[in-house]
Amino acid sequence: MEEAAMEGHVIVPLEKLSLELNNGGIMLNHDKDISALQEEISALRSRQRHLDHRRQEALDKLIDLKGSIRVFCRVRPSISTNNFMIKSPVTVENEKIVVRAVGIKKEFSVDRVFDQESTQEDVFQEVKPILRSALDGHNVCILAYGQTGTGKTYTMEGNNGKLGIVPRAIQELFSHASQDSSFTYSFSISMLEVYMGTVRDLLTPRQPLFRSTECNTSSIISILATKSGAVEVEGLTDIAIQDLKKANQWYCRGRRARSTLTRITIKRSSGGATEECSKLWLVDLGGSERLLKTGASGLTMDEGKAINLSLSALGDVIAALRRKRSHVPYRNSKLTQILSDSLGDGSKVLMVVHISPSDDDIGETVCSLSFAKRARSIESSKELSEDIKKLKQKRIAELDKEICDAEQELKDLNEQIKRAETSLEERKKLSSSACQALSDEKGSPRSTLVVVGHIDSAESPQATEKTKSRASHGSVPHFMSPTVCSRQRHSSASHSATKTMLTKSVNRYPAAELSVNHSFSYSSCKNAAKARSVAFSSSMPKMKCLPFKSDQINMSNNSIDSTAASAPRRRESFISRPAQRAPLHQHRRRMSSLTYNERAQTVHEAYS
Ligand SMILES: Nc1ncnc2c1ncn2[C@@H]1O[C@H](COP(=O)(O)OP(=O)(O)OP(=O)(O)O)[C@@H](O)[C@H]1O
Repeated sequence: MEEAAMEGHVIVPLEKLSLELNNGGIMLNHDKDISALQEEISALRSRQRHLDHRRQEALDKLIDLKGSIRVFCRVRPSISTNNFMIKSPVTVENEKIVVRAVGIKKEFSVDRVFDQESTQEDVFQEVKPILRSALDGHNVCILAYGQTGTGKTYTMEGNNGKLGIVPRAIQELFSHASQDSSFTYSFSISMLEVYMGTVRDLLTPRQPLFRSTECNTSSIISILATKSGAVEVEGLTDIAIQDLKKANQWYCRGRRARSTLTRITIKRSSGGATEECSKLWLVDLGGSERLLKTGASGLTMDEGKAINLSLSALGDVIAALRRKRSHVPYRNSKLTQILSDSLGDGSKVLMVVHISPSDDDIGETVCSLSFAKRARSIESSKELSEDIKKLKQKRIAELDKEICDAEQELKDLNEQIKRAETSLEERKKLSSSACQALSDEKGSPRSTLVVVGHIDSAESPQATEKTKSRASHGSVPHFMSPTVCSRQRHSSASHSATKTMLTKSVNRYPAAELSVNHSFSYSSCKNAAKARSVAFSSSMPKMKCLPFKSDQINMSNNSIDSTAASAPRRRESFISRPAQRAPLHQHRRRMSSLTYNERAQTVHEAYS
């Protein structure tokens, strides 16, 4: 090998590549690996689709069992410093809210209660499954309801680094999209406010901050219902959000209004399948307090009336949906019109009713809890027996586990797919860089790729005799002697320069590997392959080369006999005489047009 290197050749030991006869040529094993990897990826993807379908079914069952309209209640911590010793009239007992006033005790049931100690994370954990539903293609609506100052904005937006539902939801969407390799997701954001019966676009450029009846005409938009029942808010700015940072920037920009409706449109597609589109509405409703109590007048009074009107329309719609009424009064307010395709059939609704623990707010607290009771009146009026409740809980736990297991398995599958895809990419790059290098070689008269096979002495008697005698005489065969050309070049080039050049040459074949104990001999001189050398060409769709030796070709399975690798071998370098060399293209054409037997015979003759 050293000798060959001194001669201007680089012998690259290529240990792992196996060659196979294929369509009259030899296929590098990379091609074989590529198709095996592609098959593996497609099998993993199919398993992923199947599993994701099962997970979705389990999630739908779970949400149906829990109720597609769910009502939670969150109690704000006491913020008064004076009455910390005074017992709050609001307590949480057995997942029920109990309100006590002089001589009165009222109990309210909801789907989940968050007491004063509950954290933003506790709330978000309950919200997560419904977000998954939005990613699966369902329209989802999460609403924060309650008296002013009870924590609606805190729950939805958060403050002081304690992120609320909206920023966490956005984060969750992007995180899921980056992990789920079976679908491609895209998100866009719109934000609006329903103010005094008109819809205002909160993301219009240079939208002024106003709270008067004057309205920027560009922000007055209309609501249209499409034939399919989908709702379009005509002219509403919809911004594509590519990443979490951009999403948060737009959200921060739009959340200037007191009651904000944030819409995130989710589009997902897989392969050639049609794109699915769903909406996630995150709504911070206006304060629900009674106007008489606030003593409002003038514009504030009008604003309050408008808010109350839309909240009562929302209550009517939710109650009608809960009772499965044939008529749902969506048209009674702009708010319910906008949300109509995200409150009804196939949608998931979550309402978080906020209450104050303060004695002063007891009247408003009872009103808010009555609203919650009305929204879930079907279930609260139909008390389930203990046995049924237990069965329901058991089924919910089973479905939870099923979803959890499927998600874990999907995560593992995703990892496997990513690994396989990385390998595939590497193999493809390898193949194309080898092809490119070979193509360069073909185009350059000064550099010809010569692949030298190891001649197995046991398999080639003639060759054995020749090599034995050469070895015993310590001389090289005539065709291995340097030509005049190469001698001139070598005398003029320094050894270090040659080394640099060779290093570069090797780098151009970063992972070229040959098995069956073959090696590449890369020659930079004009001399090229002799007939018995194996020439590669990248101009063919698959890398093809001529066979090595007739007796190395296993005629029964059309592959090079790789068992020869275990036999003792010697390595030879060849520099062919230009006069004896057939041009590569002629050589290839002639050989590839022969049958295997003829090819084998030709090679055999070349050696003899
Ligand atoms: N669960 C909570 N934990 C800690 N602080 C809270 C919580 N809920 C509300 N607060 C605090 O109470 C105050 C009022 O909350 P917030 O502004 O969210 O009420 P709101 O219902 O949105 O009022 P408005 O109707 O005026 O928008 C804020 O200072 C907020 O940080």
